[in-house]
Amino acid sequence: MGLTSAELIDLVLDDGTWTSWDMAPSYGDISEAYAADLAKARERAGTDESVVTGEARIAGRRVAVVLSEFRFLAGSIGRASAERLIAAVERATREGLPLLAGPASGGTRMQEGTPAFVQMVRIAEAVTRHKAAGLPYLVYLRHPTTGGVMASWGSLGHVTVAEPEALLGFLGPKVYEVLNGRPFPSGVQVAENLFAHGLVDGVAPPAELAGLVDRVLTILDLRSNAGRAASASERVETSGQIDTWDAITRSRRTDRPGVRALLRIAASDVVPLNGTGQGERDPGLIIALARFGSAPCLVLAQDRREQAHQPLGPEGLREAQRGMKLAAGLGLPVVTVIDTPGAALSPEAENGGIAGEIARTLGALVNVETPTLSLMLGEGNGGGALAFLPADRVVAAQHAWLSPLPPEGASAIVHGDSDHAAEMAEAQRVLAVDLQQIGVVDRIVAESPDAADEPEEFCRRVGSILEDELLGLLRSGPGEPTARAARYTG
Ligand SMILES: CC(C)(COP(=O)(O)OP(=O)(O)OC[C@H]1O[C@@H](n2cnc3c(N)ncnc32)[C@H](O)[C@@H]1OP(=O)(O)O)[C@@H](O)C(=O)NCCC(=O)NCCSC(=O)CC(=O)O
Repeated sequence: MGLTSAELIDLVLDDGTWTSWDMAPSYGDISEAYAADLAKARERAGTDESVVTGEARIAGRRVAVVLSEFRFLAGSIGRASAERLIAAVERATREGLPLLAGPASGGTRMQEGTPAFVQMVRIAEAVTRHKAAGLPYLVYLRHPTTGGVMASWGSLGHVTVAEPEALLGFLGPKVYEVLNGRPFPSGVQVAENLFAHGLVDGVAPPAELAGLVDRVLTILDLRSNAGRAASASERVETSGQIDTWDAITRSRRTDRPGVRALLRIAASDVVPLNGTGQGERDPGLIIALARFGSAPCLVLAQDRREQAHQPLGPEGLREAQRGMKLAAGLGLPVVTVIDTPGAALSPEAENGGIAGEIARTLGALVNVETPTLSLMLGEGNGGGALAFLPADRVVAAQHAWLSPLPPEGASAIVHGDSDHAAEMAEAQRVLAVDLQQIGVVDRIVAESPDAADEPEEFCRRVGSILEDELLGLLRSGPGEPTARAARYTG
């Protein structure tokens, strides 16, 4: 069994800051047997119900907290604990507090049955309303979390992290075995498997929670930084005339810095997220909360390194759509990073709806109600690249480019061979500087002479421009979808 609610409070929250919000539970007319169960549970758990709520500080910051106490009837939710939970969520919303949840539960309380079961509706509604107010809801799934708790407040987090090796699932394995006459397959309802399926953002022991919550909330606090002066960005002029094929060749260098290098070198902090939250993840897509200096954002980036093994698939595009919803919900600017040899061309990708996901991602990005910035970092082939482009501000590396398909493919269409790729690319005006001339790109980041030859300096230059642009975007707020689209006129 994992930590008790009291142990978790001691471990995670600032010393001496815990204040309970709990009122004595009331049960109305209940059976003697249930009353005896409750008395035994109180004695065993040392709490008066299966849910403990209150407020505290984490790294000095005021937060609301709702926790299960598994030792109290397996953390099961009856009407009194549901009432307590809902009251705490509503108070957190009213007081504008970030809400941290730490469930561990066997789900609906069997002693109460359906009247308790239907409380899931009110719980889900209260949590959804908290989130709709733009207030963070961060979930730590503790061992074990099952049933109607997993299917309500356990699965609604903006960010969700799980306890290592925790049993996490819908129907409890004991129940499954009795109902089906065979055990549930092992290795499925376990934290690490949920991570592998993009259902949780991370797996971390309780000792790391305070630091993690502080980092997430620090990024979110910076949303109000719009008034700050932007940092001075380094001025390096782009070097003269740029040859199209030379730029394309440079953009394909295997040692060219991609988003990983950018985040490592230029970001002040990065909190990686994971997956769609709906059973998929794509290693070619990096989704993370980050800050560049004093500018916060949610990064949705095509990772050139992973795409070398596995092209960006429909999963990655769905992950990007989750990221945009998350960013809009939290009022965080989105930074997309375009760096792709092209989206997956395979039977699996077709069956997964790759073309439809490109359309939906494109539509989501142009419509998302939060400031957006796209960064063309290297190659930009086809619809998979375009889906990450339409933003309030578009920044491009000097040798970045965007093309309807690989220049070799364009040559194949027109000439029946790939020999005319260079000439096709030039004629198709794929370069960042060409796109700047027609108003598709706003700002070029110089490479001197090539990002791969000066990765540290280049990444710092990009980072400082991102900070500058993001602070500007926080001041101006999100653009209108029509304005975002209008720059492609003509
Ligand atoms: C959560 C568990 C994996 C934990 O397993 P463990 O081996 O650690 O513990 P355990 O099974 O001995 O449980 C500890 C004690 O809590 C009791 N207990 C467990 N779940 C309970 C529940 N939901 N209501 C009331 N009591 C419950 C057990 O009977 C046991 O009592 P004692 O100590 O007296 O022996 C398991 O208890 C389990 O599978 N529970 C059922 C999960 C589930 O399928 N819930 C769906 C409910 S319907 C629902 O929630 C709605 C929905 O699904 O949408």
